[in-house]
Amino acid sequence: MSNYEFGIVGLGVMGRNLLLNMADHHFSVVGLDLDAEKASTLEKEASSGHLIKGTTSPEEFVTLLKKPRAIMLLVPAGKPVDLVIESIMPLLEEGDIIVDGGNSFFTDTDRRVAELTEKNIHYFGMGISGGEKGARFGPSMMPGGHRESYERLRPIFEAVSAKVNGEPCVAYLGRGSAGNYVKMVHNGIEYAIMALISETYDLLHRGFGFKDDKLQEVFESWNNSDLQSFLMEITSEIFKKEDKTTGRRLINLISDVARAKGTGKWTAQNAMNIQVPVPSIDAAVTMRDISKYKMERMAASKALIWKDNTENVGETEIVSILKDAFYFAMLTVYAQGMSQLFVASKEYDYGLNLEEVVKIWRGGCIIRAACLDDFMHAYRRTPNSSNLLLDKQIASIMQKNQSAIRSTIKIAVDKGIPLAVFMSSLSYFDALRSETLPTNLIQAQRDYFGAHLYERIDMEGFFHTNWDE
Ligand SMILES: NC(=O)C1=CN([C@@H]2O[C@H](COP(=O)(O)OP(=O)(O)OC[C@H]3O[C@@H](n4cnc5c(N)ncnc54)[C@H](OP(=O)(O)O)[C@@H]3O)[C@@H](O)[C@H]2O)C=CC1
Ligand SMILES: O=C(CO)[C@H](O)[C@H](O)COP(=O)(O)O
Repeated sequence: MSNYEFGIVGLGVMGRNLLLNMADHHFSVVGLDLDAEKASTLEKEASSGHLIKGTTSPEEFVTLLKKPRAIMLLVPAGKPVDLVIESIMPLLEEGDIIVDGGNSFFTDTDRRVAELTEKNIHYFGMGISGGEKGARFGPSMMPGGHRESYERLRPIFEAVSAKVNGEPCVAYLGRGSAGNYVKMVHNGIEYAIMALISETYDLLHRGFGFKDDKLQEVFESWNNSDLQSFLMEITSEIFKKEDKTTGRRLINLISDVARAKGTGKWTAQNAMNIQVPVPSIDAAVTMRDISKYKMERMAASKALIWKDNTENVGETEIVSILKDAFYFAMLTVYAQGMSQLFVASKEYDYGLNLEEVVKIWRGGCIIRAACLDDFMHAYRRTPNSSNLLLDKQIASIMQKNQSAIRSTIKIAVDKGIPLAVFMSSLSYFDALRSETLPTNLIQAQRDYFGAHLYERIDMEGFFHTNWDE
């Protein structure tokens, strides 16, 4: 039978769950993986009556699919994507569609689009967020590229995506590699918010002696407020979890050396390439990197000493100001990511609709949060906004919470607890609201040592001065 509607290559965390999700929605689906066990368990996992098949044979996989074929790749980004394409290409026919659902680097997608378009294969990138549960029960999906191909597959994606107020968390985002680019920035925001939560944990735990139950309560109560978000919700769950072997809270048994697959670093690197400041994301990547220097940190913790000299700050007071500081910092993180998308859309001609981006992030994805509704309304008020912090309503929240972040940072400095992402967020805010910055001095220095010229505020043109004359 060759009438399966959709095929996925890669039956790992994402591929297996997305296929099961599609089967639940009565699509006939087939999965390909080199691992025979993954291919065979797929059929056992599906509910009875669903048309779902797993195979290790690329030939069988391709033969089973209805023409023109629709194939999604959910294999690790990089070389594996090229290897899969190479292996199935000889079996495909003109008009078939390949969707890369993984976290591919956006320029790789541009290259693959160019190579496959020549062979009349439609290729597009679609970022998917929501992890294992999202893929299984409703992710947020960020497609870009070949519009007609997306439209053909739209009913499947809309059916399996998360829904907010009945609306699917998937929408065509823009040309070329727009889908992968938006997912990359989504992950940069994810890194920074995770870092903000871990810095909060550090200040409360190391700085104020909060134990697991108390931390759990704080995160849970914040999740029941305007700080509601998926990351806050899972953090509160994490503090409850007991280790089965020792009976201790698992969080205290986990190594502090953080791993990363690289999407946060790509976001920061590309932001620098297109000259968009995203200091909170930069700091989040840096703090994961510093966590790797365990030996140096162990040595320095003994050699480089600071004695806590905090004035009396009570538990209720710190939780209250930290909550407002968190809200402030979280908004600057989203604002930075969205301003990167604003510039990237022009730079790469994506034609992004930023209201649509925040709208499909409201459900299913890792960075879903109550504040995305506010952003959606902000873009509705000003569709071409270059920075969310300029929106009147967002600005009023920033205004209300700025003294809290200043106080929080002072306390952390006095305690010697690193709040790199909070600090970067505040510096971003302070730089943004500075009509003049000290960069006139940098211009003078560049001209002094390298005759790089400078511009003046009172005359047109470029100037050079012999500074040591
Ligand atoms: N996990 C997550 O939360 C999320 C992941 N992503 C992205 O989705 C993509 C997939 O991630 P994930 O599912 O977690 O990864 P996994 O490693 O869990 O799964 C990848 C699967 O692809 C298989 N595979 C690799 N090469 C081939 C090949 N040539 N032919 C057939 N199958 C192959 C692997 O098989 P084997 O193990 O036998 O090599 C494995 O089963 C990645 O780009 C990831 O960054 C996106 C959002 C969330
Ligand atoms: O895309 C994701 C979620 O949106 C993945 O979980 C991502 O791979 C996590 O990134 P890292 O391993 O670098 O922390």
